[in-house]
Amino acid sequence: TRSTRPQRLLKVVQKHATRGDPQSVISAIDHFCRRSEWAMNIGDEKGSILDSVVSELNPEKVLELGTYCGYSTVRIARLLPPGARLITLEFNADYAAIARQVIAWVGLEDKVQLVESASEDWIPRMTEHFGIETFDFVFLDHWKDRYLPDTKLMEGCGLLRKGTVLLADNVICPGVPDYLEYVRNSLSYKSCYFKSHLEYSKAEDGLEKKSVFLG
Ligand SMILES: Cc1cc(C(=O)N2CCN(C)CC2)sc1-c1cc(O)c2nc[nH]c(=O)c2c1
Ligand SMILES: [Mg+2]
Repeated sequence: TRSTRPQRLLKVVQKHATRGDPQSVISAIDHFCRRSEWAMNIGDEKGSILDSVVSELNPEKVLELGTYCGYSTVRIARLLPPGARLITLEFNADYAAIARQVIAWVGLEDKVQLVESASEDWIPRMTEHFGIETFDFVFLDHWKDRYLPDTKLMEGCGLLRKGTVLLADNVICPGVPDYLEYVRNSLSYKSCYFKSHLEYSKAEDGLEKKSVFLG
């Protein structure tokens, strides 16, 4: 039967990227998605904004909601200091299987833990299972209808501290109006919008960054 898009992305990585070289994986995927087949990786333009947020923050404990094929997982993990940890949650078993192989290809397994689960099932288990009290950085890139409930769930589980930074992809396309309304109006968040474009496309999209105040 015909291969899936994630399988085709993995093949591109194994054919054109160098083992242990995260930048070559990023470049191989971006080249393929721009030239051959669109895929919902954050991409190079929004990815550079993600890089700058991570580099400035230098987080020790990172949570990524939505792994897909591991493109942003690799983008983030390659910038983390030694000893830092990235936990990434992926609901789709096919995506998770591909992402594990991409993460192994770049040799970032010691920094990254991928959990195949619905976000709402594992957010309440972070402390007892991973010993993580609070996260320094959360990247939301899973499903537009889960951004707001999962943010409230993280708050409720005490996983967000003063200064935790949340960065959300796709706030324009596909769009997360309820989430934007909540964080832009809530007194416990200071937020800013990074205008950009949908990956490998001319359509507008952007990232919303918020530093948690709590209050
Ligand atoms: C699947 C999809 C289709 C989009 C679109 O407008 N398209 C028109 C333009 N053509 C070119 C592409 C397709 S945007 C998008 C998308 C993009 C992300 O970054 C996502 N991130 C996380 N979770 C998602 O469900 C997610 C969906
Ligand atoms: Mg996205």
